[in-house]
Amino acid sequence: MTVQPHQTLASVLRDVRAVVFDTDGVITDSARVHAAAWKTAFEAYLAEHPPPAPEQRRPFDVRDDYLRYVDGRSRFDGATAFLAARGLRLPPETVRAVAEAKDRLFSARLREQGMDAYPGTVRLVRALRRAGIPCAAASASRHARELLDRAAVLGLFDVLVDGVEAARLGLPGKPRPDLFLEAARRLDVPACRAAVVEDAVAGVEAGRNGGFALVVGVARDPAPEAGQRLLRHGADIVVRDLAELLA
Ligand SMILES: O=P(O)(O)OC[C@H]1O[C@@H](O)[C@H](O)[C@@H](O)[C@@H]1O
Repeated sequence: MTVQPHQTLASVLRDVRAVVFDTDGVITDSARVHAAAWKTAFEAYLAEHPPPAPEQRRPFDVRDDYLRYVDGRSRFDGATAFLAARGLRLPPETVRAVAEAKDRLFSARLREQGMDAYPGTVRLVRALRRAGIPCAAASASRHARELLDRAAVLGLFDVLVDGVEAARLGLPGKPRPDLFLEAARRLDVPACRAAVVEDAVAGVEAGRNGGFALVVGVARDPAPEAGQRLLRHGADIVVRDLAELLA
């Protein structure tokens, strides 16, 4: 029997006409690079301007603090959310300076280390394309195009809506759904016929808020709580790796 290309997709994707993928942590292995750069930048700020309570000076947790406050949000929004969580309501110039310090670190690490795409994601995107289902990459990051390019997967996506585009169009960040809705619009598929794939809490919330047909959460962290959190915030299903969506 000849296996038809569309048979390689799991049944959960059967009725979907387009898929919008978040970039950091879903397509490219860049979430940990962001998290490490944020850690250095936040901890440098906390060391230079120590707040009074020990709880406020706690080191940045690259898992918990990153997922809760920074992941999926724009550079400025993520910095604001983490600092506010430590009780620090700072002038925008100060938040921006911390965010810029993080960006310098991130850019340097990207140049030094390069970037890889997750093989499971690449397999799924190729299977979707063979089945005639267009794919978009969406990201709050202004570096998304460079990340996809360095990982040699930019050409797999029909559309990219990144942080540069979001700023140009004045799109509000996740958990608002505008970034994903713009990607679906450019693919000419309504949200109710499209899927969103996300690893961030704010991202699955954005997928849910946008009325997407399916929100797939990606929890690479094996701790059950990581997957449960995505389900609580709007994911319909959670996988550890996107190759699980191949039959
Ligand atoms: O600073 P950039 O590259 O524009 O990225 C902004 C944010 O983009 C998101 O995709 C990442 O999850 C965050 O970690 C990051 O801070």
